[in-house]
Amino acid sequence: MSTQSQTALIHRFNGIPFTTRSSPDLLKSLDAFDAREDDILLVSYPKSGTHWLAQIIKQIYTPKVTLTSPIEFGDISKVEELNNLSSKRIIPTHLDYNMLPSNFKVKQCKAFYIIRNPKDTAVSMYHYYRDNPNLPTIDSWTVFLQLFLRGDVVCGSWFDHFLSWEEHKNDRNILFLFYEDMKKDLPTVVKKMSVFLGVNISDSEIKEICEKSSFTEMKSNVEKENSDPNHTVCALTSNRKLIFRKGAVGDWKNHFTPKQNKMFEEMFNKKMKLSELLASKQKLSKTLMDS
Ligand SMILES: Nc1ncnc2c1ncn2[C@@H]1O[C@H](COP(=O)(O)OS(=O)(=O)O)[C@@H](OP(=O)(O)O)[C@H]1O
Repeated sequence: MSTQSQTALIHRFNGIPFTTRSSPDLLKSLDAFDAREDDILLVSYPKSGTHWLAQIIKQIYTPKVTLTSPIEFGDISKVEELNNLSSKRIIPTHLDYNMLPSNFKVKQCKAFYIIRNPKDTAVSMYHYYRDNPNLPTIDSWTVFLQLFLRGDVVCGSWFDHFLSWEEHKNDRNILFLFYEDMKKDLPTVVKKMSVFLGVNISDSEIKEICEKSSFTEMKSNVEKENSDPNHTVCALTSNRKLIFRKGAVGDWKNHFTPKQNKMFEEMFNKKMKLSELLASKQKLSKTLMDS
């Protein structure tokens, strides 16, 4: 990554790298954000399946909801813009738990946290960096992986992000979802989501939601959505075409060398030792080993 491009496109807030799409003034003001009790948060580390989840949530609700761009993207006027929305708000965010505006915590807003095998997340993010002019230039996969493991990428360390949210895994208002489970059995995950949201949906509605949320369907709709001015995006670029790359489980195997895999797993095991919530750790380890 060249120092010059990194300086131009990235700034740090609380030690975490953000793109210039997140203004320091906005990030500074976030903690005072006026959350509403019926806000729904869609939380993820980048490249974990945020758009997929958003597509499903929008369909679960039949009354009007507004999917906003991430709460941390924009300038200070973003707060006002969100305050002025009269409809129910679905708010995506890549913020870690510590940076989440405290009013969401006080009001115990419902939140989904989607997690994906971090090796696949790293590969997805690498391609996103490589093809996205709004992000610093990356010289190679090897260089990117080092940055990823150091947490020197947008939104910081995958491990810190995950661990900050994992502590709250058993909170009543937070539902953890695995990308890999969605790939394996989407109808069951959609059902679980609807129960969590308190929305009744029939089996045929679930089937329709799954069809409309398939990777192929979402990828082919991307052109149409790009031209819709009311369609807000939750990505680090407004070019949605870059989002729908492969949508696969296990693509990491096409990128990691055995040495890189060993290094990654050592780091994973070391960091996860810090976590006390074993159930989630075991599930994640299984995801890592199986996919
Ligand atoms: N419907 C569906 N099914 C399966 N996979 C899907 C789907 N929609 C998006 N994706 C994949 O999710 C990856 C993008 O993650 P995010 O949406 O979190 O990206 S972002 O951080 O908001 O930019 C990105 O992963 P990769 O393909 O591995 O790069 C997308 O392809």
